[in-house]
Amino acid sequence: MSRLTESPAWKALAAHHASIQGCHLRELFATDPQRFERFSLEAAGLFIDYSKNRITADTLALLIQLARDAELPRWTERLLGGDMVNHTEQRAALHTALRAEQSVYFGGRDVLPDVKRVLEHMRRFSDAVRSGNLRGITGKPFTDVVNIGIGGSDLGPAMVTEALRPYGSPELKVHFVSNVDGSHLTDTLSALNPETTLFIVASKTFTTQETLANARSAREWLLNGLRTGSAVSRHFVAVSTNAEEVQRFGIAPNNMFEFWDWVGGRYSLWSAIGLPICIAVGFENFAELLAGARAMDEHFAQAPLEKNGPVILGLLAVWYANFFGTRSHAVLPYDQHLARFPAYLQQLEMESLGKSVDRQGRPVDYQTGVVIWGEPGTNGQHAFFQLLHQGTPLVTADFLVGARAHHPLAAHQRMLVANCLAQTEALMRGRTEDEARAELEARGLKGEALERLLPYQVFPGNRPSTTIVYESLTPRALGALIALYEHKVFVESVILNINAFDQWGVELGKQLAKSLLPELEAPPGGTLSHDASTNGLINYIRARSS
Ligand SMILES: O=P(O)(O)OC[C@H]1O[C@H](O)[C@H](O)[C@@H](O)[C@@H]1O
Repeated sequence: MSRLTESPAWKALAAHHASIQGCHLRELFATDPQRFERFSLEAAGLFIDYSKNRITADTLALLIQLARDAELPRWTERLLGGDMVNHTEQRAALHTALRAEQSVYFGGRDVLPDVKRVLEHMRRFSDAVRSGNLRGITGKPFTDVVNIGIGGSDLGPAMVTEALRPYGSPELKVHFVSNVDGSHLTDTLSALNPETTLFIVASKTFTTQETLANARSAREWLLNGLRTGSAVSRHFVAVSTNAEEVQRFGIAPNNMFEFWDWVGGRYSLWSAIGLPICIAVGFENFAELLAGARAMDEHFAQAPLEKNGPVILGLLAVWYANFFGTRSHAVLPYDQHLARFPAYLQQLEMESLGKSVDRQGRPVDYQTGVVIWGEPGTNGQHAFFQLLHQGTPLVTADFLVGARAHHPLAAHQRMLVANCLAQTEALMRGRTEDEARAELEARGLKGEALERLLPYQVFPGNRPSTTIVYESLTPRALGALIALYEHKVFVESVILNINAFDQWGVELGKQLAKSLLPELEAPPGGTLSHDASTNGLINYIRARSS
């Protein structure tokens, strides 16, 4: 048994769970008229209603005790203070310094001047691209920007650029190419003109196979189109921590935007990795995004645990995965502009919490990260909500919705909000047999016909959800929303005693892909070094690939 599962707070939670397991959310609402006020909070301009969760005041008190036992406040100070919280890579995780206004020290050195210097570089560059002052080699202003990157060097900026589309300009389109599948690059470039296209090669390490392959092919496309070697220096910039590799690729140091080892890939959209965001929506809006995240950082650092958004969301995640046995969590933005938010959160949460060894190197005896998935509402309602309402697994869900939209179709926004709230209510209340019977009777059914249909019309309800409301999806609200989830993940990692900032699990597949590539390229007939299945597949594909 681990210290966590042996702890009095954990055991008390297990006993408490047994005592409230049979309790329905309907009853909890019926017996406590203050439930909504008690279990909702405001955090950096976001409103979080977590009253439709299977908790009581006792649950919360026990979960808070768990957080105190794990010394969450001390860990938060360590995180924000630049301590080496990523112990397996000997690194800090200082993404909060990227949006800070006050000095942050790392290794005895204030990192703020470096952060501000790069932000200034981003401001100057993005202003010049947007105004048309910076032009391609033939003198034409840029009309298209292609960000080439993958994982954290793609998902964050791609998600934010889409989320802030109303702040973009139609004259300048920003595209994202991540997949090594050549169709991603080919399809993107097919409509573009090399004279007016700017490439950003974004890679923290600048050694990622997919990104370098795409960058090389993009360079070839540019050179074929413009027929002058010097075009690369006018049409390519890089964002990386690895100046040497950037130069080796042929991008000059003055075309490189720097960031640092203490920024994790999946936490990097606030750094120069955010350059495509600056170009798409302007530096002022990027600064607003940072300000929203900073407000959430302050909330996280200062709000009491009981009223702390990231703490509450993190504790709920631990509660469900460990005591209710949930294995997946749906993120359901009722906001088309947040279509990529679930994909972004998949990396943030699943790379951070997909661990089964604790900080001391021992296997864990509890659940860590769950599967994160989701699609925008209302589309999801017509696809997978059936399982949420009547399926066998218990799936928890976050519903995200804005009070106001950017578009002028106010009636649509009301319909969207009505659907969002109706779903959370339906999940919570369900429909009892009596209610279902009454409804069928009202539809004119009776006797055997009614009885036959009845079991299918019953909804168990008691399915938990949290609703997060923002006034409208401004850069500031979005910054706060992203930082809310960043800190939620950190809270979980502290309770679960795992490192949220490494990702060794990604390595094995990468290594094997490198060793497999020459075998795929070799002529058929040579010996293969893998298991029978992999060898068989290589042979099958090799025989059909040319
Ligand atoms: O930015 P790069 O160094 O190219 O890395 C891109 C991605 O590579 C790996 O797959 C890591 O697991 C991710 O965390 C990272 O975001």
